[in-house]
Parts: sequence; C-alpha cells; structure tokens
Amino acid sequence: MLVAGRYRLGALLGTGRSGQVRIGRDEHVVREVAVKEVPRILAPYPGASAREAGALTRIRHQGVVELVDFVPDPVTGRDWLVLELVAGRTLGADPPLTEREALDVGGQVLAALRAVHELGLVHGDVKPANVLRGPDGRVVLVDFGLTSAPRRTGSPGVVAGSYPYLAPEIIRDGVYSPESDLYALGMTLYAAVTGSHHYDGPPPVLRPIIEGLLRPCPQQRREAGAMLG
Ligand SMILES: Nc1ncnc2c1ncn2[C@@H]1O[C@H](COP(=O)(O)OP(=O)(O)OP(=O)(O)O)[C@@H](O)[C@H]1O
Repeated sequence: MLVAGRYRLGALLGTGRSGQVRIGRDEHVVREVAVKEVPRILAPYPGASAREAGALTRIRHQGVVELVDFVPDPVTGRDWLVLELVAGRTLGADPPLTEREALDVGGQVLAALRAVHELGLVHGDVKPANVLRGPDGRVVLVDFGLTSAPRRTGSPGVVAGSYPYLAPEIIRDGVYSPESDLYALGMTLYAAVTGSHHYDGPPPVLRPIIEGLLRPCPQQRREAGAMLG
C-alpha cells in the first residue's frame, strides 16, 4: 500500500492501542521511515494523532522521535504519522537490563523528558513499550498521543495512560504534570531491570533513584531526577 502517493508500507514494527506501526519506504527521497496508522474512530483518545503530530513538530531532541510528515486522510478516517525509523527495540522486548544499563537509559530518557517539559508539555505515557533502545545505545522516546500541557481532569477513575505507570495523583485527581512523567520513568526503570512491574523493593544500585522517582509527593521526585543527570 502507498500512503500519500509516497510511503510504501512494509513490515510491521509494532502494534499499539491506536493502530499499527510499519516500516515505510519513502519513494521520493528513497529512505526508510516508520509509518504509524491511527484510525480516528478506533483511537483510544480523540484527537490523539493531531496532538502527537503537533507536539512532535515542536520538540527537537535526539532522544525524541522525529516527525517526518503528517497525513490525515478524511476519506478513510485514518491519519498517518510518518516518523523517523528508529533502529532499536523497546525496553521489555529483550532480557532485563543491568542496573548500569538502566542508569544510562534513565539518564537519556530524562534528558528527552526535560526537552518536553521545557516546552510546557507532559508526555503522559512513559512506559517500557514507548522507549526504544538501539544497538549503538541511543535511547528514543516515542508515542506522544497523550502529550499535552499539564492538566487536572479532576475525574478520578477516568484516566488516560497505562497502569502501573500512572502516578498516584493521576489516579486520584487526574493530575498530569512533569512530575507524573518522573513517576512513570521510575516504574519504567524498575520494570527494565527486574522484568516485572509488581513493585517489590528496588534493586540495590538504583534503589535511591527508583524510590525517589516513585515518591508519593510529586515535588520530591525532582531530587531523584537530579541523581540521573
Ligand atoms: N519511529 C519508530 N521506529 C521504530 N519502531 C517504532 C517507532 N514508533 C513506534 N514503533 C514501534 O511500534 C510500537 C507502537 O508504537 P506507539 O507506541 O507509537 O503506538 P500506540 O498505538 O500509540 O501505542 P500505545 O498502545 O502505547 O498507545 C512501539 O512500541 C514500537 O515497538
């Protein structure tokens, strides 16, 4: 299949809640990209594709996936996000990381999150499936479908995101903030080194960092972030 008369779809890279992500061959400039299909009617959160495209247009950082093109298709009701093809695998796709590797990954994700937060945005869905790690060690954050300004929905129970990476204040009050991204990073690192997301006491080297990122008080998570870099 050819998207926008230009991107020829190939092998499946991954499947998420919104749709499929495939390798695409850009026939105009002959290079490979990643093409994410978001069927509007099935999208778990309305406006996710436009929100993701809008956020990625603003964020430029080596740890954040680059947006190449955005192709809304009003006829079929599908949107296509054309992204930089990241050579890497998601955390969790392979055996657990060593603590040293997790420290490095944590530092890189934190740097990417800082770029997001400096623009006044919250990623909103940090989790192992949204962190890609390449053979060269480069770490890239993907899936900005829930990215928005900090917000408080005030409706407990109706929360967007992924358990168990949701900070307690999101579950309680629907409060999304840079600090809720830090909580999700803490849980992501815990899952990356233990292979489990059932929190049962952190591993030794990362203990102060993970415990700090998972603090119930959002402000206190910043100190743990500072330990990562
Ligand atoms: N640019 C990319 N390069 C390579 N693989 C990618 C890229 N973007 C996404 N993927 C793969 O596709 C999967 C799904 O992508 P993504 O998380 O963006 O979709 P989603 O439908 O929004 O998922 P979610 O269920 O987390 O909301 C990722 O976990 C990853 O394996």
